Amino acid sequence: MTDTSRTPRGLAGAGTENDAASRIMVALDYGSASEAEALLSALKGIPCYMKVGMQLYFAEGPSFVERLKRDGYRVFVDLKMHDIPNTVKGGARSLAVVGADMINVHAAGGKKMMEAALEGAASANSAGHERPLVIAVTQLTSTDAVTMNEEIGIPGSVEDAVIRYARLAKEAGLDGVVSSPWEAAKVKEACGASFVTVTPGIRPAGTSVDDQARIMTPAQALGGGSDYMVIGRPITAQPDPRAAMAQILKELNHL
Ligand SMILES: O=c1ccn([C@@H]2O[C@H](COP(=O)(O)O)[C@@H](O)[C@H]2O)c(=O)[nH]1
Repeated sequence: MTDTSRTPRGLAGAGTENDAASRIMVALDYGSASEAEALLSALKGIPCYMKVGMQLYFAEGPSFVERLKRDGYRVFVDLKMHDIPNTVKGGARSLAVVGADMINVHAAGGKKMMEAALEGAASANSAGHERPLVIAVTQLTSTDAVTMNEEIGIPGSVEDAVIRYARLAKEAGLDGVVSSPWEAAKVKEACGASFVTVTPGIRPAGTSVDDQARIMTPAQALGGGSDYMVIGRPITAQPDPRAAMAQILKELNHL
């Protein structure tokens, strides 16, 4: 049975500027709290999700997540856990008690590992938090078909591999997946409308592709089934991050 309490929080469509902002997860890929603080000041008042990845978490630890929560942000702690089930369960528990709203694992770790992550995440309740959404990375958005087939050794199309992992994540009871925006609609088709789709690989027209391989513009992604768009450098590496965010919101509000 679908657990409707785990559907994306605050997803009301992109009718207002705040609705659109709530669909954006800003990737705080910085090496120190002070650099991240500068970005937070620039984006002050915009109700987006904040994403803390390996670089910032390894440098600053749980205290930066707690600091974001104190300011009222929803926080995705993107550590992409991939280990034996018992270790992932412990990792998920540690992130859940800090108050993360979303955490993730690699689907390649298998069903038992994903189930263990969910068990660990349930510890949030003992610390007075809601259980974080637990989602699985399918195929990294930096991976193209050649890399997947020839280096990683997975045959077939990237889309098929993503859908196979999405189905496995759903079977394990997870709340959704990370994929590129190209696969988001197919994930919804395969796993249901309430299965959360989080899509990095977002590039506004004319911005640098960097190391991403499977990209779409914010408007294409939102129109194509993405619940949440992860955006880093197209905002954080710009000379005026607030102006870059405003331009993205303007584009989304014309959908
Ligand atoms: O498949 C994935 C999974 C995670 N990411 C993360 O998203 C951001 C993207 O940053 P950009 O600067 O917009 O490229 C980054 O934190 C990645 O670790 C991803 O890109 N792809």
